[in-house]
Amino acid sequence: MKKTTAYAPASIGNVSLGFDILGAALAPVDGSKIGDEVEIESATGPVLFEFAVDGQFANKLPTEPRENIVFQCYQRFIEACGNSDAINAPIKVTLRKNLPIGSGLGSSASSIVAALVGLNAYFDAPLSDHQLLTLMGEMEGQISGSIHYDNVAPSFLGGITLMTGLTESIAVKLPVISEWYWVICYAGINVSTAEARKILPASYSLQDTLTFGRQLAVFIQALHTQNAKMASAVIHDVIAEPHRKRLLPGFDEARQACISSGASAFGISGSGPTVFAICESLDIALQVEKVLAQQYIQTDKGFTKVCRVENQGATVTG
Ligand SMILES: Nc1ncnc2c1ncn2[C@@H]1O[C@H](COP(=O)(O)OP(=O)(O)O)[C@@H](O)[C@H]1O
Ligand SMILES: N[C@@H](CCOP(=O)(O)O)C(=O)O
Repeated sequence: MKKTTAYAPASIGNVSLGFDILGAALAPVDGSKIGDEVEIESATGPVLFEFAVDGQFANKLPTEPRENIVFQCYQRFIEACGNSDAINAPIKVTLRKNLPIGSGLGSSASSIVAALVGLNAYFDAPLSDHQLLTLMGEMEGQISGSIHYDNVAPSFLGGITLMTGLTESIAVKLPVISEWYWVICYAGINVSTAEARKILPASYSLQDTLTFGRQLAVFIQALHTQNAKMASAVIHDVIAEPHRKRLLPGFDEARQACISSGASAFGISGSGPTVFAICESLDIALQVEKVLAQQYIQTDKGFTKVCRVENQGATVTG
């Protein structure tokens, strides 16, 4: 029996200073995985697509399989392959939903990336990486209301990625500051990305626009010159955080506590409620993790993790 399994890591959209333009893939330092998995195996038919879900957050998914983004990925994958005979074989697809939904950890992106990487590997790579990434952005846009690549690109390619806005080269990988630990804390409540996008203003002041451009340029220069202090000094969100933080109980207090505990930067992961703190040593990261667990988690679904940037991105694991 033919079988393929794909894994796609969670990601931090925006990295605070780069709304829709920067994203970072995550790998917990304890060696565990943080991301969804999709398993594809041959089936006997007569239907072409059988679907099952399991994993910790499976019960939070839409009950109608057609509403699951993985099913929609399959439909678009087949279309993109020109409905060729080579992919008209019955399959059973199982989504292992390990990421909470509406968490700010790129949960839908992780399902999308794992599904498309898995399907492409199972059917012997009919689509190029560029075609896959284009499709991933389209699927993410279907869920959140507008196409943004800052979760799908890092989850697919790994590393810290910069979205170029160019059709031919959608995303590029940036250098990573290797000493940084990224502490994440999911509060255990849900924030819909689509709703969190709707509350943002349609236009911004000249001052905010200049700050946004300057910080992004300085951050990228600092990554290329491995200047950790300069990079963390410009991690401030002038686009989304001022409007979104009211959706996040205890956000300002959590930031204050993390900075007092030695974190170099703090911000919202994606559209929240997850927050992230950048720390320059493991000792600081463990202290910050403790503070976040005590102060920011709201329900028994919440969790913290100390991570590094996942450099590899999505992988075919079996
Ligand atoms: N496989 C899937 N993973 C996550 N969300 C899914 C999936 N399939 C469908 N959905 C729906 O997509 C929406 C995802 O919400 P969103 O706030 O964008 O989550 P996230 O920010 O965690 O990606 C929810 O309405 C959810 O029910
Ligand atoms: N750039 C997007 C990122 C959304 O990330 P998610 O993990 O909350 O889906 C935004 O900020 O809207």
